[in-house]
Amino acid sequence: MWRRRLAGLLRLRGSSSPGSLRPPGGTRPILAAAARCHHTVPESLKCAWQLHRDHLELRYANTLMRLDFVWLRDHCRSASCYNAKTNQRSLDTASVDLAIKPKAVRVDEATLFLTWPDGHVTRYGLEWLVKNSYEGQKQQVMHPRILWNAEIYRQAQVPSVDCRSFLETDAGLKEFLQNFLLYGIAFVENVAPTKEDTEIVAERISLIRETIYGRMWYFTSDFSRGDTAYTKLALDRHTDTTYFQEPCGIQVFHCLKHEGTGGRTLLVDGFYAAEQVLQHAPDQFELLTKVPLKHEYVENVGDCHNHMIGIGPVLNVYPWNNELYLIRYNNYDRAVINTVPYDVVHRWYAAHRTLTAELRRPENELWVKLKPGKALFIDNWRVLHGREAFTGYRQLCGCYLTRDDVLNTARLLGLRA
Ligand SMILES: C[N+](C)(C)CCCC[C@H](N)C(=O)O
Ligand SMILES: O=C(O)CCC(=O)C(=O)O
Ligand SMILES: [Fe+2]
Repeated sequence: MWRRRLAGLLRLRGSSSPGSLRPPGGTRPILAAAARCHHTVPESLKCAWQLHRDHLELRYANTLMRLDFVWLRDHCRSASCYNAKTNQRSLDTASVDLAIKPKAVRVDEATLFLTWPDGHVTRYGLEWLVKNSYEGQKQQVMHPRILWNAEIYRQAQVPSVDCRSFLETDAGLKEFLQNFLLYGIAFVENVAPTKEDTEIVAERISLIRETIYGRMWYFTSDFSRGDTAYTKLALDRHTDTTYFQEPCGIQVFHCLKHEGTGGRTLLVDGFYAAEQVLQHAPDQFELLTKVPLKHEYVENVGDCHNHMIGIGPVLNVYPWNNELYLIRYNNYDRAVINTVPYDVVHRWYAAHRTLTAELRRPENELWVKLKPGKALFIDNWRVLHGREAFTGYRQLCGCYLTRDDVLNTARLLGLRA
């Protein structure tokens, strides 16, 4: 296979234009190491390259990369093109000739050297290219996660983090964030049951996202707002603020008081359910990623007048690796569907039904009773929440957090987020 590849490369190279495009050393550089029988470089760390009419083909560390010439010029890390102090590009990309082509190419064990027509030299570490090329990215997940049903989550015995260690130590914070990133939910224990203490806990990992519900919200079943959340009724699984163009990233819940029965919280890993759809009905999964929908919040109660509209598909994936990053699922707040024709609508309803069936499997439901002192953080882009109907007086406080800032905190602690 490798040999055939080599033959192919040589043939291609033979037909590429002469002279300056040929790297110094004549016919040698295609597969410097492999051409010899004995070598010390492991097979996977040999580098082979070929200059094509419109791109550079490079094989290194089991990755075959196709690199566009403008891309190669644009990402130059030389001092005149890139400011390493600010990690910002200084090169004006618009000044690069779209037909640019390197006039010389050379590779040593660890580095690719490109000389451009104006004499400028660009160097790339081969490892850097593997990590940063499209082909390298494609092999990686952006966000490592453990998808769960109730059994998997219980078996994992994910510990709650104690409030003091969470607030006062990096280790406590890191442990909490690691759990949160992997499972999409995490608990902090022994929080004083007040709104103020909940706010301090929330601010440890992010910025509070102020919304139409306020900064820190605090609610009982008084219907002070025009939404079912402010009643004693059961709420089926859903994600919140689907009617924002960017739904809130994280939801914090802290139950400050409950004198009565019921009111347990339901948690369902939306990505686990979506993954089942992908496995068993890939066409339906795809439809759920493609059909744009509106969600809407219309409120006219007391002094509260709001009209929010958010647009996007139920399942949102990165197009280059099909990895899920956001589920919008709220059957209460889903608006009139007027973004697709009737036949697509019908197939969409079928796909939505398949997803709903997965989300409703009893084995996927994690039920918890929130108690004063135990703050729950939910990844609102992944994990759905719901609530059992309740009786008596119940007070819940919490807030939404900006997602970017949670991930920022996690990355600063060395986590992959
Ligand atoms: C009470 N709290 C502010 C947390 C939520 C209110 C939002 C409820 C809305 N139906 C939604 O799902 O977005
Ligand atoms: O009352 C609850 O436990 C949660 C209600 C809810 O879904 C929400 O506030 O977003
Ligand atoms: Fe909710």
